Amino acid sequence: MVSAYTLTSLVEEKKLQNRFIVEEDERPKVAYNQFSDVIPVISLDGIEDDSPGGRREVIRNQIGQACEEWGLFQVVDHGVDTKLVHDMANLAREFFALPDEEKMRFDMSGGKKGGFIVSSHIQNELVANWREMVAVVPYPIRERDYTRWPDNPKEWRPATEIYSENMMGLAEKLLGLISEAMGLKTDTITKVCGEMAQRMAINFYPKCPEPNLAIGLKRHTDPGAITLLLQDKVGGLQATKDGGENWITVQPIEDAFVVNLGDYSYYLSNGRFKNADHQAVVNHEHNRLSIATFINPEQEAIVYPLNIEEGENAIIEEAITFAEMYKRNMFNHSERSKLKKLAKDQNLPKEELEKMLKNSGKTTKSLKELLA
Ligand SMILES: O=C(O)CCC(=O)C(=O)O
Ligand SMILES: [Fe+2]
Repeated sequence: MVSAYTLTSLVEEKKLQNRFIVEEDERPKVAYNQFSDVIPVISLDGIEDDSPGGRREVIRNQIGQACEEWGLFQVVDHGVDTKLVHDMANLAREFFALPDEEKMRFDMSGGKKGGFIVSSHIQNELVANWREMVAVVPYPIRERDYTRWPDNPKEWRPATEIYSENMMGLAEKLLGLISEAMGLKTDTITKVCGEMAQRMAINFYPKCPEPNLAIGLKRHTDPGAITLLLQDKVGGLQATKDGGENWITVQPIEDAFVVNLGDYSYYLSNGRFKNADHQAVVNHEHNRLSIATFINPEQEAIVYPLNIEEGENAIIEEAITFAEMYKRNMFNHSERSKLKKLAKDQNLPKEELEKMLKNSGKTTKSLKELLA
């Protein structure tokens, strides 16, 4: 029987359902397994010792450069126990292999915080992502809510808790390095973040009948400070640094974490460090698992450049809170998709649409106002 709820049950179908067919310009341009090695792989071995060629060299020449060019790098020798990482991934796979009814016990649709969902937590999206996911919010600890945090397989929840704690530790190390790469003190970024928050998206992308028409997770930037992404060896994470014209597929490296800079870090660095522009594509041969751990500042943290070089202007007009930044970005994203759909329905010339898209990114004006 075909279920209406999960993707796993659609895998056997020959044709992709309409709700997953993305606009032509959003379809994959590069294969999921055509790997590129342009994203630097950085070893954290010995990074805590301040030997002359050591920490400073890595920060300036490797981390700083990667952040300026892509907002993206991979780390190895990061000190996180590989057994823990493997257990975490295997337990996640076991969860996604459960029957629909069992996964749906944790259903988070309807705007709930945390749980299982197909596509994304964003409501009223125009096209669905070819993805199942479980979202959990491990930090702040006092806000932990276990209502829809899966307890099947039963070892998964405790494993996630330990994994999450390890991610917090690694994030702190990395934020120290990134802070220094910005020319600041080691603890400046963690200090301005306030009480650190963490959200985890455990993403499962089943084999897709027509992967060239679909997207696993559409193009976006992550909102927070950094994301630590664990991916299996299948491949599918792609990045662009020219607004989606050209894409590269990140080479999967066993036991490495992909480190993504988010919007918050982009603003803190006054745009010197990029917020990685990325997406996930799917394929017909393999299921794929990725675990994204988002490290976010507290809701009230201030979004504003930490230092502005002489002769430069701040890339953000006024200091706002992280909560406000998130709200504005979400608003812009959804307005932009609506605008694109409208342009298509009304056969608007491409140049006209581009002009409108450009403007829509700069304001929080609604679609109606823009069109008026
Ligand atoms: O699955 C991936 O490779 C990317 C996941 C991602 O970007 C996210 O969850 O924000
Ligand atoms: Fe992401």
